[in-house]
Amino acid sequence: MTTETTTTPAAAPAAGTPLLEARDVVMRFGGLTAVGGVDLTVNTGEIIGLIGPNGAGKTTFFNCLTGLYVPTEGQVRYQGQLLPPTPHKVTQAGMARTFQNIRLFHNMTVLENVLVGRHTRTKEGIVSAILRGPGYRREEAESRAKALELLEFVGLADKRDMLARNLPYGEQRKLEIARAMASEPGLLLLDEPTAGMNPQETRATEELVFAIRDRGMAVLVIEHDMRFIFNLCDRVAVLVQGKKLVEGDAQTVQSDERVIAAYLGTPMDGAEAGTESTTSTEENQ
Ligand SMILES: Nc1ncnc2c1ncn2[C@@H]1O[C@H](COP(=O)(O)OP(=O)(O)OP(=O)(O)O)[C@@H](O)[C@H]1O
Repeated sequence: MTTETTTTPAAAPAAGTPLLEARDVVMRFGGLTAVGGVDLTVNTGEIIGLIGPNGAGKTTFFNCLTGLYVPTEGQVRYQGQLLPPTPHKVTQAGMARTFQNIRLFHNMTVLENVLVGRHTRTKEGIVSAILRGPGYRREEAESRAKALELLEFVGLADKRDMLARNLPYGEQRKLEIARAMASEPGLLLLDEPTAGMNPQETRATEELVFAIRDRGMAVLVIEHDMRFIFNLCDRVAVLVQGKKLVEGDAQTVQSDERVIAAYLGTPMDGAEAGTESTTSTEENQ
């Protein structure tokens, strides 16, 4: 029995067509303009970076894209449709995200965490679940197979029965990515995926993001690790004080005088730029 409706993901659009279109997005908190009229397009097959100093408005912009905040002004479209107003509906529409501060269910197993990520893709309702009808059991088996495949993909299959809280930090970040991928998004938004990782884990995450793109998902990523961003991204947008300062390929952004002055310092003079902490615990994440 089906007791709730789910949004069927739209057929995958052709490569290079607009997936996410944010136009003139403004987010004000009282007198503070955290995001001041930002445009951004992400096309299918792209990996796009969003960088900028602490407090530039990156996470707030992400929150506007993913239904956590309703922008004060502006429009966000996904595959041409206006963004639904809640995170759950945004996920159903085809965008999934991870958080700067890891948000796992710490007392659930690794596998259960990924299964939770499947809920926007399952149709069987609560009555079917209680009765454990054939539709429910079939869907449960499919979800389990999908979750296991994703754990294999991110390299956590052998830890499927561990409690999430017992995973090392870097693996918790991978698990968050697997959980977000479980909703089969067309666009994955990653908020500081390498925060707290050692250089080896960071390089592995770079490979993981390329592999995610190869599976047909576009990626929008916030990160302070410039080496990671410039190795990975097709285009990079730089936010400073809520405004987009520059957008372009790695070469363009790295050599832009304004970006160097506002954020980078000497180009590529270290792994991280313009940040005091990559593991900030601000309330809005
Ligand atoms: N819920 C909120 N209420 C009031 N002010 C907020 C809220 N969320 C964010 N801000 C403010 O908006 C500005 C942008 O913050 P935001 O966290 O989006 O920046 P960021 O670029 O993601 O920074 P970081 O790199 O440190 O994560 C900051 O001045 C912040 O204090």
